Amino acid sequence: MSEPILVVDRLSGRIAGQQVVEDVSFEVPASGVTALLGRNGVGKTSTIKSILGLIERTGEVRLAGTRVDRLPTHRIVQRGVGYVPEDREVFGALTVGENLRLAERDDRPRRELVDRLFPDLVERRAQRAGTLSGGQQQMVSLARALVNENRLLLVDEPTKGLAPRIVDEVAAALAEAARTVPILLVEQNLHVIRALAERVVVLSGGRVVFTGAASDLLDDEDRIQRYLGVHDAAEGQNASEGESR
Ligand SMILES: Nc1ncnc2c1ncn2[C@@H]1O[C@H](COP(=O)(O)OP(=O)(O)OP(=O)(O)O)[C@@H](O)[C@H]1O
Repeated sequence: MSEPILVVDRLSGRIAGQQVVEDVSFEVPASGVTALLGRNGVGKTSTIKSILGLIERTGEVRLAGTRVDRLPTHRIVQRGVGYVPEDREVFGALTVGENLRLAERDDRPRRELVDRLFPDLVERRAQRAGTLSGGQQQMVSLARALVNENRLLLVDEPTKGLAPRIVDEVAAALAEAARTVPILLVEQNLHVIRALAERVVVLSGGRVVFTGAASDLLDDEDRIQRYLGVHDAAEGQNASEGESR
């Protein structure tokens, strides 16, 4: 197997003096989707922010074999790490086209790929992003990351709060995107995890409690219940159900 694109080794992260990521170690293979899972509040977003240097962290992070844990965030991003944060931030007063152009990092934007993945956005180029539906805004947010050639994408809960049909559209776009770039995906929807992820990393209380093939988790009701807090692996069920935020 080829070298992992990302190696996280004994990573810890703190927010306002509180340890929210504790001694986390895992690898992200150089292709496909790796899902970062766990109940609400276990530290998934904080793990991604620690990788990016957005919060105070210790431990090692290697991107394609090179340590990046001492680098400031902008240098990690420049090395080809794309981030799609949880709240699908778009510039609401700007058009879809303007949002995309602002995201372009160099003179080789992958506009054809983005147009192919998100045909809906092609028709809406001149529409103000603030007037789009939640699903369309999520697509703008993903498109802003995909327009650049990245080595790794970190995507945080892209289907959260979306209608089932839109969830399927976003999942299909992610599956297509994963053919061009490896993705570390935080996701609560078991249906989406099943459809996309080859590998899973499960956190609990800021620590890794399970890593392995996605099927080793998803075919095991007991593990699903224990790690994600749901009784049934039925399609479309949300892994956060029953948990308080
Ligand atoms: N800005 C912050 N200030 C203080 N505590 C924070 C902050 N952000 C996160 N935390 C705490 O850090 C812990 C981990 O939060 P994090 O958002 O990383 O979890 P998560 O697994 O991504 O959760 P969710 O599924 O709800 O998005 C939680 O206890 C949370 O309350």
